[in-house]
This record gives sequence, structure tokens and C-alpha cells, in this order.
Amino acid sequence: GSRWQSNLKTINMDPSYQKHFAVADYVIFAVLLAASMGIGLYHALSGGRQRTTQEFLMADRSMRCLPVSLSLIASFQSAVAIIGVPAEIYTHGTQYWFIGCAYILGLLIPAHVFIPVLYRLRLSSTYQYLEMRFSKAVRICGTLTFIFQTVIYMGLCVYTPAFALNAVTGFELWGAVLATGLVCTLYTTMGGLKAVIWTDVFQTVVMFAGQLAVIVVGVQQTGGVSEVWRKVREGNRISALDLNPDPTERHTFWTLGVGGIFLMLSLYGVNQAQVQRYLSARTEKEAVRSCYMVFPSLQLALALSCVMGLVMFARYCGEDHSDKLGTSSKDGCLFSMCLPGLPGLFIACLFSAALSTISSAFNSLATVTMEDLIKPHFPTMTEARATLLSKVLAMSYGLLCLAMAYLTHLMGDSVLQVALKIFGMVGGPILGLFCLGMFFPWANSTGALAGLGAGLALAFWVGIGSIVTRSSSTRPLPPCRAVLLSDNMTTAIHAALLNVTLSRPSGLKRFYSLSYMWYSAFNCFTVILIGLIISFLTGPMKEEDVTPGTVYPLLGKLLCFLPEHLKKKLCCVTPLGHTVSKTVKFHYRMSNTSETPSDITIPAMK
Ligand SMILES: O=C(O)CCCC[C@@H]1SC[C@@H]2NC(=O)N[C@@H]21
Ligand code: NA
Repeated sequence: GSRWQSNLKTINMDPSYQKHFAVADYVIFAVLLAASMGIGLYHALSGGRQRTTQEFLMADRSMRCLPVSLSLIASFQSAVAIIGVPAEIYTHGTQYWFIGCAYILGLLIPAHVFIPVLYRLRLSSTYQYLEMRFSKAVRICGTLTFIFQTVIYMGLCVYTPAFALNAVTGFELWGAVLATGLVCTLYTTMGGLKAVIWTDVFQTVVMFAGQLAVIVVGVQQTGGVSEVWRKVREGNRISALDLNPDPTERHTFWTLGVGGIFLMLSLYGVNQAQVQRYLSARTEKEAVRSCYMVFPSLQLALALSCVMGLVMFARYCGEDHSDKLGTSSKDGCLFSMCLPGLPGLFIACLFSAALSTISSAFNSLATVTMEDLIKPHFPTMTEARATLLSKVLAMSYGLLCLAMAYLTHLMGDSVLQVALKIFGMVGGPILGLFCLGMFFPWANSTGALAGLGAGLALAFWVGIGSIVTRSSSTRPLPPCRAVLLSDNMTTAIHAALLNVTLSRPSGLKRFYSLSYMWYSAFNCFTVILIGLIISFLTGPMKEEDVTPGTVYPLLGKLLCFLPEHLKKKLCCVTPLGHTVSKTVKFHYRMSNTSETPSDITIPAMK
């Protein structure tokens, strides 16, 4: 909001930043855009020249695990994380780093549960699963929910880098937004998923290089690693393991390490952008391997962002920024601190992060719109026309996202918090829908629809409630001891203020102050609970009615220690008991069409 702008303006009144943006920086920015365009053009003119939707949307299902894994990182590492995570560390300390613990199960479960089920069904859109398991209506609702989430998130990702850049350096705002949006729309429209994946690879490398450079320069300017460490310790930015079980406590080991698992499952397990990458891998093994390879890169990205926050703290805590570190301006303020000495490289890092996320979002939006909303109604559409329409969709989503970009600056404070809230409020219910389908064979489509509706309603009630009552923001740590030491009175007052725990919120207020890191888990369980209750009330599905291959034998896996005969009796609900022969040939009736059953081969869960 305006406070953000005003604070940022004050930070950089001195014209040095304008000077900072010498020609070199514009050149680096232009080179980045040109390189991305080049890769897009290459894929538009090579291979099958993007003539079929299989190539345009699924990269001919020919990708190897390395580019897929780097592209998986890029999808959800945008300028939001590049600015938002260091700002989080600068203001609140390193508690957020514990989200790294969520990456273990957050990637193992997608690799061994979601990928096997979704890959073997050879889908293009992850929401086709919902039609095979439930009904067409559930698929449409899932697709629309995903589109809603992605359009808002994309707006945030376009606006964040452009706005921070403009506010700090006077760089033309809408020029940057338009340049980013147009270049991204063009190479995504021309080169399809292949171009998006290979530009993601290039942009992820630039992103890591940029973050590393900022850290190195920052350490040098602060006077070495030991100096940084001393200042960071002094400002008590190294957070201890916080095992506080209170769910309204914003960041603790539980909200980040456990709540974060559900956030990761909603992104790396069922989100269209990621599933599309798994499905573009040449074999299921390559897809699983790419998921494993995400783990070290994601930890590296998290470490770089957190260290950058610590270095910035050490670098600037001596100077009095306390007045500018108001809750909402900290992102922009921090960003301005990264600039001295290497603005061009940091800008390239920022826009690489943004471009790689936006292009993934465009492409996944075009894919689901094509596969879920258009193709089913025009089954006779020719490949050429379908591919052309996909390109028109990518373009129109690009323009829509520029419009959304304007809305996002109306959102609350820290951009990281806004992004994580969106994922929790909308991604959580979608995760619940897939879990309901995969782990509970009794669930039927009425239950699924009711569950999704209830989950979204509750999610928005909590989410909007927390914004309206501003109960989710927690008090930042003191800017740093160096500033406070100057005046003992300030120290005393500040310490007193910080120690006073806000009056314990009660009832509804407490409900609104649920940590946003629990939104994914909370909404996921709501969908499953309501979905099961309604399914049982309206007549649970029978085993033979469930489309084989759409249920994960959770019971069978959990009870894997039981002897066969006992397991057979106990988990009779799993249609794909692993004892079934290697490839199961059977007829199954598509839930929504009267056409004659078609043969499909689904290898049984091993
Ligand atoms: O950077 C963004 O655009 C989104 C913010 C981070 C999203 C989540 S946080 C956990 C996981 N790790 C990442 O690097 N991204 C996702
Ligand atoms: Na990105």
C-alpha cells in the first residue's frame, strides 16, 4: 500500500541508486530477457515445431530428470521468495529455516504416492484424475479452483519484482511489468513446455548465481564472516528450535516442519504445474528421480535466501533503519540493501526467479483450460486448431496476469506471507480432494464436491478473518541491539513491549489467529472429513465401481507387515492389491460417457 511506497522512497532519497542503475544494469536485464526469448524461439523452430498439443503441452513426454528437477524448483521459487525470505529472516530470525524439515516428507510422499498414481494414468491435466475417480463435475471444480489460485499467485509474482525495483531505483514500473509479461508470454506461447522447462533451467542457474553474489558482496562489505556471525548473534537472529505447540504461534517447528509438509504436498504432489513436469518425464523412474533431485536444490535455495537475510541484517543493523522496518516495507527495504555493488546481477536474479514461475503458471493454465474445459466439449477438434487455441490461451492468460499484477499491491504486508496464505487457502482444499480420492475408496463425487465446498468456505473464512482482524501479524524482533544500546530507556521500553504477550485472543479471534502455515493441513483435513461424512450419508462407493489405478493402497502399504491372507481380508477395499498380476487388463466404464468400455493396461501397484 501507500505506506510501502512512502517508506521505500525515503530509503533511497540519495540519487546514488539512480546512478547505480548505469547502462550495465539495463544491459544485464535486456540480456536476460533476450536469452529467454532465444530459448523459446529455438524450441518453436526445432523438434516437432510445436505442432501438436502432446509436444506443446507435454514436451512429447521426453524429458530427462535433470531439466525436469530444475524446472520443478523454478516453478515455486519466484521473486517472492528471493525478497520475502531474506526479509523474514531479517525481521524475525531464522525460525523460518525449519521449513526445510518439511521438504523431506514433502517430496518423499509425492515421489512414492502421487507420481505413481498420476503417471500411470498418463494424464495431461492432473484434474483428469478427478473425473476418473469421481465425476466430471468434480474435475471442473478442481480445474476452476486451480485457475483461481494460479491467476492470483501469478499476479503477485509479476508485480513483486517490478514494484520493488521501481520503488527502490526509479526503474520504470509498468515498463518492467510489461517487458517481463510480454517476453514471458511470447516464449511460452512459441516454445511450449519444452521452452518453459529449458528457460527454467537457465533462470534457476542465474537465480542461484545472483543470490550467491549478493551474499559474497554483503559479507565483504560487513567485514568478513566472523563479523557477520558476531552481529547476527548480537541481534539474536539465530532462532532456537521453537517447540511451542500453540497453533496460533506464527512460526514454530510444528507450523513450519509439519504444517509445511501439507504446503509442500499441495505444491509438489498435486499442483498442475509440477504434475505436468512429472508427466513430461520419459519414464516414471525419471519422474521419481527428478522429484528426489529437487530436495538438495530446494535446501540450497532456502539456505541462500536465509543466509542473505542474515548477511543483510549484519550489514545494516548498525544503521538506524528501525523507522523504515515497518511490517510492510521490510521486503522492499531489504531489497534496496541488496543493490549496492551489483544491482544488475541481483535484478537478473530477481527477474529470472519471476520469469520461471510466471511461465510455468501460464503454461499450466493453458494446459488445464485446454484439457479440462475445452477439449471435452470439442472432441472432434483438429490438432492444429487445438494447438493454436492453446497458444491463444497462453497469450490471454499473460494479459490477465498483468491485470492481476495491479491488484496484488493491495494485498497485505510481506509478499511471502501473502503467497503462503494463497497456497494454504486454495491449494490446501485441492490437496484434500486428491487425498480423499486416492486414500478413501468409499468417497463418492457428492462427498467430494461437498468437501471441496466446505474446505474452501472455511479456508476463506479463516484467511479473510485473519486479514481483517490483523491477528496474524506478530511483533518483529528489535531491529538490533546496536541501535538499542544507544539509549537505555529505549532498551527498557522495547524489552518491556516485546515481553508483554498480547492479550490472549479468545474464541473466534483465536480461530482467526491460526498460523497461516497450518492452513494447508487444516483445509485438507476439512475436505477429507466432510467428504467422507457426505459420502457415507449418500451411499459410499463400492470397490468394483472405483476406476482401477485411481486408488493408492494406503491400508495395504501401512499394514505391509501383515501376512497376505490377513491383509486380503482387512484391506479388501484396495482394488489394486499388489498381488494382482503385473499388468491388469480390464474394461472400465468412464463415469461420464456411455461409450463402450475401452481396454487399458494399468500396471498394479507393486
Ligand atoms: O517464491 C514463491 O513464489 C512462493 C514462496 C515459496 C513457496 C513455497 S515455500 C516452501 C516451498 N519451497 C520453495 O522454495 N517454494 C515453496
Ligand atoms: Na521461479
